[in-house]
Amino acid sequence: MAAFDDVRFFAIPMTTRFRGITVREGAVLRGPNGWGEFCPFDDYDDAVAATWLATAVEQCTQGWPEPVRDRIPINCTVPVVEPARAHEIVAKSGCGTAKVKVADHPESLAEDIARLEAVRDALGPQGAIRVDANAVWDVDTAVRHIRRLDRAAGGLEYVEQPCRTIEELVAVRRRVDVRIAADESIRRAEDPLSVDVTQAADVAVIKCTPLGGVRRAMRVAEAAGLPVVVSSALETSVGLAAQLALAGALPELGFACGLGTLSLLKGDVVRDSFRVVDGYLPVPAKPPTPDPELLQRYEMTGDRLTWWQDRLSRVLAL
Ligand SMILES: O=C(O)CCC(=O)C1=CC=C[C@@H](O)[C@@H]1C(=O)O
Ligand SMILES: [Mg+2]
Repeated sequence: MAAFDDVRFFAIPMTTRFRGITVREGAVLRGPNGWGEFCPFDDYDDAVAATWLATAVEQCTQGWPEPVRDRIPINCTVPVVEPARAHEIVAKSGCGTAKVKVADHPESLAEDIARLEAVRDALGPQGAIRVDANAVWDVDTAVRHIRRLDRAAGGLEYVEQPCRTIEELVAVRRRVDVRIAADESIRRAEDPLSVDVTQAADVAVIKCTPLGGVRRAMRVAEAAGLPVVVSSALETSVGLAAQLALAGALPELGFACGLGTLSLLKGDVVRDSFRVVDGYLPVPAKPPTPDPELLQRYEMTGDRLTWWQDRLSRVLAL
């Protein structure tokens, strides 16, 4: 890996299954500006992974734009878990906003309702609750479920990506009172800089890790023309630093951001992790440095290591 001063691959077990994975894998790369993170999910091809690498390269060679705020309000993230566990996650988080995963399987409505009732109970009447369906509903199912979930939650702040296509989001948005947020519609668009989500959504979910860096993510946010929520891609603290830099540099930030996801990992590669305190995370001035002992503890081995080394070599060669 001649392009970097150092490359270390990690495999960190997760506390809960999330996005279908139980171990978070990736690499941290050292350059002249410090460390960056390369952690595209397994199902992404090399062309998609190349944008993830661009984020790491920006971070470890160039650094980020100047921030305009020094701390970021954070939502706690509630995976698909039992109501009692959801209650515990929210109560312990210290966050005033909760993002709840729903629609995990076709018959999920009753479970989703119970999870949201528990979250509202833990959060109190003032807190904001948003849900993420990860694009699985058709329009009619979305409309029906959103109305039920809105009631169960005692009001939803927004619904993230209820359906897959922009056209479906437009149709759902016309039929419900709850705000719609676009996530996959932007990040997985052929060209995130030119996709028009203004009729499809009220909020843009922006993640710099899959979008090619903080600068490019700021351009995507501007092009979206909507209020922005910065959300994680399940990075270690090294990669989360870039997401916090993005949230710190955006001209406007009206919503809590989904960057409290270290709670989903059983460990980290740095000692001083980005753990949420009183509902906030700080905006870092520079990337954190991995701890040698933690890099060793979570070091990737065997076939997975070969797979990741090959992947990084291929993506670097693109
Ligand atoms: O926004 C959050 O609170 C947590 C981040 C989060 O939900 C996600 C992280 C990584 C992969 C995605 O499937 C998922 C999302 O859809 O937003
Ligand atoms: Mg999402």
